[in-house]
Amino acid sequence: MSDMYSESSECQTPLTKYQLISINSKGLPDGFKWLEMFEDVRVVVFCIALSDYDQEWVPCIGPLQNKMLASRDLFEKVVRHPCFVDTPFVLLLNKFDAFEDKINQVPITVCDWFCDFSPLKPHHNSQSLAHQAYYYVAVKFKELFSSITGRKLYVWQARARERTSVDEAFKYIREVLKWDEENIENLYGITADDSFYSTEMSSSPYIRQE
Ligand SMILES: Nc1nc2c(ncn2[C@@H]2O[C@H](COP(=O)(O)OP(=O)(O)OP(=O)(O)O)[C@@H](O)[C@H]2O)c(=O)[nH]1
Repeated sequence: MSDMYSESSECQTPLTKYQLISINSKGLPDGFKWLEMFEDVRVVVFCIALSDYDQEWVPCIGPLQNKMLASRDLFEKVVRHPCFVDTPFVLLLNKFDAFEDKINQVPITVCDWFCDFSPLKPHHNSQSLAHQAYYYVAVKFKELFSSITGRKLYVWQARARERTSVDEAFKYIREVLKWDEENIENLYGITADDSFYSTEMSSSPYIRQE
């Protein structure tokens, strides 16, 4: 499936065109050959629902699979595709509102990949549990991306049911495109997103130290 996103007129960049591709497990029969059609894209925006960490789905072949793990595996395949060797990636971690509602009922450690999440106690940290978990998940994806590409993954949080959240996400994507064009390294290292955590797993405050 594909669709177009149109931005409000005051912030529109005339030459920016976004193509939405919705993928499910049945849509990948040819080993991702169709991704070659997108080799000239300037940025890959990969969207994952944060609230999927306790959800399961039935793949074409094989047993039930955790949705977050399925999204991670798909993300990894796209990242490894030769067409995107030099393409910047933005990971949109969506459904933050549903994540906030769920996380106090269902710990994110139910997802195997997140088994070492260790939130700080409220008197040690002013961040909510959902925010700590969001930064933890962002680090997991950043580490994965960096281990494959040696490059930086840009991560943004979204609540796609809110128009302003979608507009902010696209504003961020335009910034990434601008930084990429200007080839300015480490500029994002001083902004709020990164200020809460390091991309080094060993120094992340939300990972249980053995
Ligand atoms: N609470 C919440 N719901 C959302 C958000 N973004 C999308 N949804 C809802 O999630 C449902 C599925 O959205 P789709 O855009 O169809 O996503 P999909 O990948 O095809 O489907 P899912 O795998 O079920 O998420 C719709 O009911 C959306 O309204 C969000 O940020 N928060």
